[in-house]
Amino acid sequence: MNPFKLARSSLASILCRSVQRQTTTIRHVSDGSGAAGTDSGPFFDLSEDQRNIVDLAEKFVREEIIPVAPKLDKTGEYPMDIVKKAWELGFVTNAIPPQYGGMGLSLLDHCLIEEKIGYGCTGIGTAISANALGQAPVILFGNEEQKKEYLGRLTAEPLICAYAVTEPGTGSDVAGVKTRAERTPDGDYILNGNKMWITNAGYANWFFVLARTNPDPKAKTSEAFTGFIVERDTPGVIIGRKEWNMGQRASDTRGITFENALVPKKNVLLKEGNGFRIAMGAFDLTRPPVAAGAVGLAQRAFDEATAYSFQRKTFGIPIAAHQAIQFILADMAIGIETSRMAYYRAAWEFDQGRRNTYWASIAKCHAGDVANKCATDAVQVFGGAGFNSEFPVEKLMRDAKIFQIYEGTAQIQRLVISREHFTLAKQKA
Ligand SMILES: CCCCCCCC(=O)SCCNC(=O)CCNC(=O)[C@H](O)C(C)(C)COP(=O)(O)OP(=O)(O)OC[C@H]1O[C@@H](n2cnc3c(N)ncnc32)[C@H](O)[C@@H]1OP(=O)(O)O
Repeated sequence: MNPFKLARSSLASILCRSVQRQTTTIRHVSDGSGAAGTDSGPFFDLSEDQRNIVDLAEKFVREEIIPVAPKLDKTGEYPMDIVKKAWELGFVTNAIPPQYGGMGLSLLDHCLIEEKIGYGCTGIGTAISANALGQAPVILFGNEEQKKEYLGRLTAEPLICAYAVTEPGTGSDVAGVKTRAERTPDGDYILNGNKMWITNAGYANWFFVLARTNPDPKAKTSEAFTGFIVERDTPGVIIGRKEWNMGQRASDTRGITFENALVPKKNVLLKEGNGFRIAMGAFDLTRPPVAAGAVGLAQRAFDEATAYSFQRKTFGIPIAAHQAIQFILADMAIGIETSRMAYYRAAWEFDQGRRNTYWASIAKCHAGDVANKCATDAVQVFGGAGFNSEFPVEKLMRDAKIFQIYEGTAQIQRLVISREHFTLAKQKA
């Protein structure tokens, strides 16, 4: 039997026990089963189920990702076999509710897996995890029929989906999206326009697409756009070439052109005009796992730098004995521990059913910055060897950069945080 099929059933049994426990009692500090306390306030132990999930992810990363990551970084080959194995384990369908065949994990559980995958390789990680971004609009805003069809498809077999919002001239300013959707007399829509930097575009079976449906430039942003599910094989959907990026090269980034692509009205999410809210709302579910992936990369940089500091000698002693190196490592530790706490909080807020926009941006912003600092510092600890591609940290530095760009730049996160802060401050005043 395929060992990953076995593993998947073991993940399912982990979840089964978890669901049983959660239906009988809210996780309490006293029984040692919760990731975050209830009556007694915060605590930071993982439950037994969560430790099992983490062990499973760690094993997968150690056996399947770490050995091939340097090669895929060089070739840019899409890791379809690994994505399929991740799917077998349930790692690609974490967030999909069980009634549509998914794992139905809490967001915190999902993040714990993402951190481990990020430790192995964030390029392969993005190929796996960008699925969660494509799925999020349907999970959060899809109707029953859409969920059954499009989430069900992803759980029935290892198919990929993608989130197509960004355009050649529109990255941070989503309200600037130019792709337009015009309604036909039958109520269906004709899509025209160009998307750019779409992760997994070359392999997706379907896309979440944001398009402008109200041509009036004065229309309110919250009413001017519509979210669609677009099938890959729709005539007029043209997928561009794979882009060769600085890092995360095993992931797949492409442009998409829509030329009179007909989208049936049943594939409108919520209703016409709700697209901006859907596109933004998805990030509440996906920025915490992106933060977790960044923490995984930072932890890897830390571990590589620590190991090297024991081995490498200068002035007759291991460099770990020099305070200059100790302080670099201490700063890395501070960043990693605080960004891990930040994604725990962001995910936990979501799992409590509360709006977590503020926390998700804090986590994503901090973890992205920390990943970059840690990767750069790891190169510094390695010195000349760190600058060389035969050693592991040069790749980490290239892979880290996109964490300050995708799913909202570091500046956009600060914008979101300050806006959320002012909204709350005004409510309190
Ligand atoms: C593993 C990882 C794989 C990752 C793959 C990579 C994929 C990607 O990178 S995806 C693309 C990432 N892009 C981004 O993150 C875009 C960043 N930009 C943004 O988030 C927005 O454009 C942002 C925040 C700047 C919006 O600013 P702005 O244009 O000023 O809009 P804003 O005024 O805030 O909101 C417009 C309306 O939407 C509403 N709105 C905004 N956010 C939300 C929300 N979260 N929920 C509901 N409504 C919302 C507002 O209330 C407002 O309503 P109204 O029009 O009635 O006043």
